[in-house]
Amino acid sequence: MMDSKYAIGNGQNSINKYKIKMKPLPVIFNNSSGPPNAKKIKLNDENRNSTNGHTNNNKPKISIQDQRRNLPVFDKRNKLLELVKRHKTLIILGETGSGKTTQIPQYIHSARLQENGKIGITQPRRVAAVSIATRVAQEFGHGMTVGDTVGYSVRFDDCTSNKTKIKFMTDGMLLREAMYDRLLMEYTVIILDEAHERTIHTDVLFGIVKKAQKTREDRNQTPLKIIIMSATMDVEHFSQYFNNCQAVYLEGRTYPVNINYTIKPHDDYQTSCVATFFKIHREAPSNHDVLIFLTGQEEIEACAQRIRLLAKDPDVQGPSVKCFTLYAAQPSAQQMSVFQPSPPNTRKVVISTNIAETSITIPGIRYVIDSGMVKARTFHPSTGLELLKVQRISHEQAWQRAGRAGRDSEGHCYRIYTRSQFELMKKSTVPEIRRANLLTVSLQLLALGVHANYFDFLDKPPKEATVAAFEQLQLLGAVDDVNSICLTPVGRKMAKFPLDPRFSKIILAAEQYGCLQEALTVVSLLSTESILINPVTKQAEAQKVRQKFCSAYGDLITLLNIYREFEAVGQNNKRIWCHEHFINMRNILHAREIRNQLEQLCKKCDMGAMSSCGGDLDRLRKCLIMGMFMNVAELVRDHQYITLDKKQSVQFHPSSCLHRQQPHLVLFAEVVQTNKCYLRGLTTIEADWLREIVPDYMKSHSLRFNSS
Ligand SMILES: Nc1ncnc2c1ncn2[C@@H]1O[C@H](COP(=O)(O)OP(=O)(O)OP(=O)(O)O)[C@@H](O)[C@H]1O
Repeated sequence: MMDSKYAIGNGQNSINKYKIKMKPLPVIFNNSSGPPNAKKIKLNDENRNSTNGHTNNNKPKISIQDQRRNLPVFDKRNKLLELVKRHKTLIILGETGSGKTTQIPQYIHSARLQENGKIGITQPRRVAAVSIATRVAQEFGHGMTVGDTVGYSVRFDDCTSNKTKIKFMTDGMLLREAMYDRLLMEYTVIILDEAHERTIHTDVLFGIVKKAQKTREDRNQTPLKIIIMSATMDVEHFSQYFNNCQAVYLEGRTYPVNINYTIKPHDDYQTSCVATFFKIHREAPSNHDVLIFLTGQEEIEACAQRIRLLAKDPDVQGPSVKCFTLYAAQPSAQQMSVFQPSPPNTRKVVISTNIAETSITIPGIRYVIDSGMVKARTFHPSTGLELLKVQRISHEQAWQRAGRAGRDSEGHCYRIYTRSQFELMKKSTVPEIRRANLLTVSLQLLALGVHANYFDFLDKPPKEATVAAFEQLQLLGAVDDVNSICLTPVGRKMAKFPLDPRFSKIILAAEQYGCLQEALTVVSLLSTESILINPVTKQAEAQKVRQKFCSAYGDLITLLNIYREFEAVGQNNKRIWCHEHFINMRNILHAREIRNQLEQLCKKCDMGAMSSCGGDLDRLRKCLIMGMFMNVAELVRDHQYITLDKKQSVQFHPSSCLHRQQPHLVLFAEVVQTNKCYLRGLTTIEADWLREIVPDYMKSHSLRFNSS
């Protein structure tokens, strides 16, 4: 039945010499071998000799059901189902693209192993949950649409019905569900997919589902099956945590991916990505699409603009180019547009952050260009700052990125780094729980009745990060003291909002300050990607036309002014108004959607009337202090500020509308680190307000200059 020994899989990729010559920036690549194989227990094919799930790379278009049958997991379906039946917890490893995510939930469903419950499958990201649910609904056939048997649930968007049996969701959503039902009784099978990503939510979910399974067993309630899946994970570590549970390796590869490294290091990885794209563009057939991994919105938009411009150059050979961007804070509809097939004789290029790194299949992608970089958020308890920093990816991430090619045919991955640079990268990414601010998760755990110090984590978070989180929760009034295992009534309300607790506190405080409408607007705008468009070539024009919205009170009030004006413009004129004012219409509409949902939550929390402060913006600025008083910076000398909380030296970000001014005190929404620490999302405040609103905090955090 099952091989008991550990086997080395066959993940090597074919080796062909491939060189890129490109002027003026030549990026030259070397070929290399594929990923190292983790220790895995092998599950053999039932009735096929091929090690590749596919038989023909140049096949004509085949039906969706044939595509399913050709996947490597297909042959192992019966053995797999037997294992799922036999074990209450199972770890499943299988190569990227082998069919774990799309097929296994369907196998379980058709064998009715979920009985009267649901199958819940978590994904670290919204785009994956939505796109996979759409694909699986399509695979079900019979005109099934998402929301019937197959549905999804992501923050601010629930597409399920009482018919839904297979529910894809973000890990954050399952965690929110656990707050209402700790035993997750709705589900009989929970699949935690992409376990190697180790997002903070997945790490917490490991503990939640383990506890729910045990409690249900102790109480003789309907059992809960847990399945952990990934292509690249530390099986032993996970197995030990889940009481030495069974692990299985689904042998069988998808299409090969040729890996190419640069011969020399390339510091300007953005330019190298563009150069590599045009090299591919010149030579590859037009239906071979390209996926480029970069680090963040600005970089991605700049790269997209360069590609769009260069593609129009009459000297550039190749088909026409359709360029898509993909990053976390885009509205769902915009994200989903990358899944559309490109028109004939057009090459699709998708430029994405690491949100396209795991789980998803973008049809048509044959080439991946991997910059080797990622923007990661790291919290430093000693400085109290959470910094976004561009850094090198890990081996696991590099293999996942390569795995986005070779999903519907053979693929190629161009790594914009050398083989030796690759060797120096970390094997795996540090779990988010070990580097993140634990404020939100500590609040969520308390809502589940557990103190973060006593939670059964797969890897414990650093002690100082938990201490910092509880100090902040106490300052926000969510707990009475740092050892509390229960929330105050305010804390319980804060936990109901799917937001950073500081933002939830602002919304709750808005009732008292009579500015709920404005607080909801500001928090919604902070919860989506920037609504401002600043094209490289038209920056001055954009700033000039938006000048009328600029407020001496800072960026958040400026955003509020823009939103108010947007709402005042007639429905038919909104698009043109956005265009004229360099406002991203999709993002502002997304903010409006979030705002509506938050308004519903306020009603559920019996928060009373939707008060407005009108022109009295002091009320709103005071209200912002209620949630953000730990984010105060004070002017020390010429344009130099220090944070009040941990005395860090900081400056205003050049994009801030206050960056030429020097108010005494500001609240900031975010810190970005490049060569210096920059503050973004500023609001001016008065010293007296701080003393009046947070007197206890101000006793231990005195201002250098006491003027107001
Ligand atoms: N949206 C889609 N359009 C076309 N084909 C798809 C789509 N989604 C999945 N597929 C096909 O199904 C295969 C299996 O995808 P699936 O996501 O189940 O693999 P996986 O093993 O979970 O991969 P990973 O470890 O990368 O998440 C893909 O390789 C691709 O051939």
